[in-house]
Amino acid sequence: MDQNTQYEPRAGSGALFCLGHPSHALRPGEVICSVCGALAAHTTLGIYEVRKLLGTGRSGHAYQAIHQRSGQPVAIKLFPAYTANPELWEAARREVRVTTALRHNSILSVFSCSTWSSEQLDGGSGAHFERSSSGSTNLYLLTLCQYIPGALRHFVAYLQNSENQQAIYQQGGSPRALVMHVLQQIGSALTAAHARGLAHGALVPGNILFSSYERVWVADFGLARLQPPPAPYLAPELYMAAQASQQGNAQAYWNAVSAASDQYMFAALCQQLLPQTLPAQEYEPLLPILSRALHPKPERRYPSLQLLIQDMVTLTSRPVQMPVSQQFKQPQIAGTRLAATPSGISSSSFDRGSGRRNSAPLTPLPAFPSGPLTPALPATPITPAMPLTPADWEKRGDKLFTMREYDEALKAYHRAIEINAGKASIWLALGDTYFALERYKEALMAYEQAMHINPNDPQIWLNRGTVLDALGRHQEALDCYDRADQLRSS
Ligand SMILES: Nc1ncnc2c1ncn2[C@@H]1O[C@H](COP(=O)(O)OP(=O)(O)OP(=O)(O)O)[C@@H](O)[C@H]1O
Repeated sequence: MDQNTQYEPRAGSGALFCLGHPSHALRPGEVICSVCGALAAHTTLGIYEVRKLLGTGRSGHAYQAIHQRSGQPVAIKLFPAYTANPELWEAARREVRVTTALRHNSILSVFSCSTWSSEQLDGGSGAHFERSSSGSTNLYLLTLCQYIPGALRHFVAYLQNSENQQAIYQQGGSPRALVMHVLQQIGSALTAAHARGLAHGALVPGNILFSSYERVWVADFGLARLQPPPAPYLAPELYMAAQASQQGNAQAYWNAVSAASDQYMFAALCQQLLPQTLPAQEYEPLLPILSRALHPKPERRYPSLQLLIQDMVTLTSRPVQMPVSQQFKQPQIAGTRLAATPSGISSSSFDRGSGRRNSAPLTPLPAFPSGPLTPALPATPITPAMPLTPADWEKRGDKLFTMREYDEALKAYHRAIEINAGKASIWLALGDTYFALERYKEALMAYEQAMHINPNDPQIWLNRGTVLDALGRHQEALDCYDRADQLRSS
């Protein structure tokens, strides 16, 4: 049984439970637990139903939720108001948009980033959620992104297993090549962001996610810098800003992070990862490279992360001669059971010492594939064998949207509209997809079409407001939010 199910209320039991660990009963009507701050099980946010707590980070909780129509899982994060100020949240939203627009293979983009208040829960229909009236004490920054099942600890556990190591060799690879492949993806994501003048700000293990052992994602661009990370990831030049942030000046840390501090955090991550996954003969030659990147003075580090990675790649491409008997002495980690399957491995140093609570049980990764590279998500065929109804096309579009296949989602929604142009929800979904693609003018047209069909849906007004904001038409956006508020209260 999934460990987490014991914390969920039984369907139809009528009792309200929070998703915190250990779970406990909530008072009637309570959406956010007043004791531990976790959401109530089965809370619905827009079209998503919250299913379980994934973990608790530096500034909030992460949950798995299900898109109610397509059944696709997504990850939802809630940052409570005390974690940042509204100006920083606005800056985070802008940065989320810029990193999403990079469309980098290893940057986990955020579908939606908005403010939300638990007082205004009434289940809207779209993907942008509700804005709360300013000054609410129950205000949260809510983000929604693709659910990625694997964590860094799963990757470590996988490589620590001797049967898996043998399988990798049999497939013509090597654990060293796999580790470097993963590090290169992380480095490439950071380099792409740095080229746009954006720093990540907290490259901690919780922000490294895996959709297969070869496919890695860096999460929380634009959000990670809202709070400083713990040691050993915090670069020395950030100490004072981190202190200021802890005393309530979150802006200080936001402003202080840089490409050089990301380089430090990346090297700190390598320093943790390499000894756990490779034998000493393979990782020790990399230590001088890492010490340069970990230099207390940023100007003494590599000029860029790209150069650091290049040096690592050059060094690791040299063959290392080892007798077979010496290969992969597994580090002994107290309490760790090395199992044949990754889901059986329960801890590594990535679970400890970071000052964070990772309370959710491990999520098993899909079986290691037999081929070389596994795509993040299977492509969904867009042309079905049987003619589809508009509802089928809409559902297909929803599924593709959740999988970030926005171009394919557009095609599906357009097919739905060709058959039935009179349904507001399809136009709304089309607008959301154009919005995700940053095609704001087309998004606006789609929302206006939806509004023409159903002028009294507050969600449509909210989403129209969001796109007007993105187009710089802020006054019109405010009018839309006001109208949405009026419709809600009427
Ligand atoms: N998109 C996601 N898909 C699946 N699991 C996720 C996703 N995002 C986060 N998680 C899981 O939820 C946990 C908590 O995430 P959260 O972002 O709140 O904190 P963190 O990344 O661990 O730490 P930090 O607050 O320092 O970023 C993560 O450790 C990770 O295991």
